[in-house]
Amino acid sequence: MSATLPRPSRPSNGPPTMALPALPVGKTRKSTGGIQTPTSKLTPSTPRTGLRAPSTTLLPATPPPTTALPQPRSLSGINGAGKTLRKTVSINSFPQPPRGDNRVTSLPPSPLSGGLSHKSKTPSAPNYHVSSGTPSLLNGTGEGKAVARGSTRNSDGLVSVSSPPHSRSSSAQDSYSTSATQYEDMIDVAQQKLDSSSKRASKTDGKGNVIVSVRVRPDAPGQEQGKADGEWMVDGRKSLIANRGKEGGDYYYDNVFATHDDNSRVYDHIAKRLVRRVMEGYHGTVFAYGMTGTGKTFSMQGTASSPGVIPLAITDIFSYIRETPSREFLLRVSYLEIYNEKIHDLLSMPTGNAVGGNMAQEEIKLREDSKRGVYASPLKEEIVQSPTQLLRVIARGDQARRTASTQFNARSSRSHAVVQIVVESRERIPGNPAGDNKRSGLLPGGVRVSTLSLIDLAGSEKAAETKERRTEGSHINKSLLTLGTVIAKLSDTKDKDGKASDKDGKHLPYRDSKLTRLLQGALSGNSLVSILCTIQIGAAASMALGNTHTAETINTLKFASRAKNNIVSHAKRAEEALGSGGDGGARVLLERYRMEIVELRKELETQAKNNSKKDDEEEKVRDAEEERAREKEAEHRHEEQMLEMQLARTALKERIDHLNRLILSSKSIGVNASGSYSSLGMHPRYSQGSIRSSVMTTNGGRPLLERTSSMTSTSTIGRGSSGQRNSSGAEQPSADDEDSLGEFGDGTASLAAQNRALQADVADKNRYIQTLEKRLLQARRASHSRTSVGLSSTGKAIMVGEDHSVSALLKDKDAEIAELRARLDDKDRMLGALRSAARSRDTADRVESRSEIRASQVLGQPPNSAGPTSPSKAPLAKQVSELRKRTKSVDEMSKMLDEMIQDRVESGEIVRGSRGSVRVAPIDRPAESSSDPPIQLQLLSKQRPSLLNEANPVALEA
Ligand SMILES: Nc1ncnc2c1ncn2[C@@H]1O[C@H](COP(=O)(O)OP(=O)(O)OP(=O)(O)O)[C@@H](O)[C@H]1O
Repeated sequence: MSATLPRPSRPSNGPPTMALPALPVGKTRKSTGGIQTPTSKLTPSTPRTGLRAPSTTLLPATPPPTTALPQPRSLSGINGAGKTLRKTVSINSFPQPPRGDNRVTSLPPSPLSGGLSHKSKTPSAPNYHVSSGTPSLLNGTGEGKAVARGSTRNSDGLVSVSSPPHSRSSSAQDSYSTSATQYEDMIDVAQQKLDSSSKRASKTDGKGNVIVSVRVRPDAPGQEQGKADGEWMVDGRKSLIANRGKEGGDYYYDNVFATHDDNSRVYDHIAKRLVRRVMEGYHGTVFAYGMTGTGKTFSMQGTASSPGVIPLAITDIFSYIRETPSREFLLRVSYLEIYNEKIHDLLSMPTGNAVGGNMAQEEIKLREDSKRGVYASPLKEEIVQSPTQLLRVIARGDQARRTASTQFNARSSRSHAVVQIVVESRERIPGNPAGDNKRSGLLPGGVRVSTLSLIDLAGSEKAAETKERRTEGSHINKSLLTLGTVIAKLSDTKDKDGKASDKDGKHLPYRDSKLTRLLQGALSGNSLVSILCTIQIGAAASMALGNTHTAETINTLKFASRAKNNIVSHAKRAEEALGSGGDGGARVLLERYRMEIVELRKELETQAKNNSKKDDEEEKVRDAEEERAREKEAEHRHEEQMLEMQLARTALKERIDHLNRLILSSKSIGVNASGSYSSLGMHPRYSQGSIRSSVMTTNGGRPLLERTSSMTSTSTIGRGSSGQRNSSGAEQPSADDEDSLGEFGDGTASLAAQNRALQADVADKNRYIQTLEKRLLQARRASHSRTSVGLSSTGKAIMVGEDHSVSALLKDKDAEIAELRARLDDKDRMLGALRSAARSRDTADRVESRSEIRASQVLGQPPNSAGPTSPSKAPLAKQVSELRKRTKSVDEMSKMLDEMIQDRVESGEIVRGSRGSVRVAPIDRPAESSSDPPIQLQLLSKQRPSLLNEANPVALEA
């Protein structure tokens, strides 16, 4: 079984961590239905003496008090056609466990406690006795408590007695002292009282643990009554059923329930004590046996208004748990059926299976274990925590059980059904339910496991109509026959192996059917047993099958008698299993769950601790990540801003440079205020300066020549070399030295420097154009995702997206690029002009030197030698040639530049002032053209005289 135990899923079906939940406030069973208790029909006037021995009923002169079988009361669940409308019991309508009500119920005198020994007064008729005066666990006499009795007689001449004070109250405090020892002591005491010499007495030892009862089913309303009058006599008070027919006789049992006795009464007498014993640690078995349609299922399951043994047992189980706080319990339930000699698990089958339906299920086999006895495996067991849950599980199994219509029962059970409730319990220390270690909270006693088996057998049927019914019937009949045989052969004898054997020492045929094999433990004395045999002796049944039916009924009665006489139970309280060893092993779930709970709790605590730590760490990591992301974003933004600023600065510087170049160009060509060419323009220094795009500034009254222009602008884009050049000024002699060489040397070097400068400038421009183009591309891409792009320059911002559209920006940039290209063209032209000027000068120089050589040859002196004979002749000739050469070169350049300026003036790029000065046309850059250039021009015009004076005295002389 252990292998089949389902490990309950933790969240839903976990084991109870403490005592099982309290039941809802109990209602008394009275309130649950309109069924009248038998006491309502009591007829105290009927004298006790009116009860006759079965034989006397045959006397015609004396009308028996029970002249006819009691008329059936209006029974819920039976419709006009006599067909049942029930079998599916609504769990909600089951009664709640009552609380300590001393309800008066009719109770027949216990044949055991009362020491009844009925004897037939008719010698001819056989008498069947329930032959035990032994105190027992099930009749109360073995427990030192007498069942209070009333003496009220009911309408059937039966005696109603008040139920025992503990009836239905299930008070733990009122419970009997039922340790096995005490029980056995009691038996011993009782035994001493009995005739110990009697052989029979020894056999009856333990018979009190077996209760056999017979219940008579009423006819359905509307069925013809009365024909059976006189054939049968039922005396509930005497627990007697008498048949006056040929094979008749008197049958005495522990209980005989007449037609009007309801399920509640039946339960009270056949199962209530047994259920209690099971809760105390005994194994218990209740089964219903009888012909088809006689009320087995009705008695075991009941109806919504009249719950049967199973639901009432469940109610009492939970009442007991609630009232026993000193112990903790775990309940698990299984439900199987034996159909055509095969075992099916009703809890793992799809519901609503009709007979013969296709159901693929693992074959369930019966196994045997020295501790557990015979058990089915694999079988699903469900742990239940409330009566409702337990009833639901059983209702589910009922749905899956095979039923079919038979001649006597519209919904006949075609299988033997076994509900098994396993009760695990353990004592606990109050106030320390959880504890720290695995065994804390427990007393050393360990876990006690007991089993309650509630069995509804299939009904025997002789005349089946269909083949299927006949097959079923043959299996049913065979198993019932085996059961009868086993019971008939039961004795207290054991074979040499200690196994139960018949009187002749032969093995009992338990293995001949699944049913007997499953019941082996109960039948061989390990369990308390209660057998309910159902019969129908009314007119309807008798009329329908006549003698056959009577014979069947008599068979049932004989079976009941044999069971009572032969089954001997020495049931003892189950041993307590410790931990995972012994009988418990893996089967004792209570212990396993307890340990698991403790372990899980620890795990949970550790996890909770770890989780809080982890949470903290995760939060820190998250914070750090967020911080990093923020920083990255800020950095990115900063970079973008820097780039924009650089671009803006570049643009601005470029603009300044452009303007400066224009100004210097005008200076270099020597345009004076009156519009005529100034002699300044003749000085190579200024012509060079203009080409180099320099700005003249004063520093402490001393004129400085600084290179700023486009080289500076490129430095902002990150060119180190440009930056060096930019910061050079007077401090970087190399560039300036080179320049000064050109300015103050022979002019050739200066042109080369200019050339280089121009080339560098051109390179700068190209780079700048590339940068702008890149920027343009970026702007185009960004225009899709960004709503605005801001380009700021000093004092001026160009906004795209907000103030202007992107296209405006693009246009602007395009214009700027075009302008830059135009400038480049200018520069190229200038470069060309300068080169040609340099070439011309070189040519002139060569011609000059040749004429000089010739002149010196004519004079008889080496060229450039200052001989004493002609001290002033050579320098003079040189000066003259130089002057001529330079004048020519400057003239050419001036002319050329003048042409260029004229071009610009004509194209409208620059305007000529009234006094001959030039400035940038104010159309495109009004702000700039109105500020910077005039200032610079003014500066230049101021400097002109001094420059003129100190720079070129030769020119002045000339
Ligand atoms: N004591 C009773 N009072 C009222 N109705 C009863 C009683 N016993 C049985 N019946 C009715 O008789 C019909 C047959 O009963 P039930 O199904 O319990 O018989 P059964 O013995 O289980 O038959 P089977 O063996 O075929 O399953 C049902 O309609 C049931 O309601």
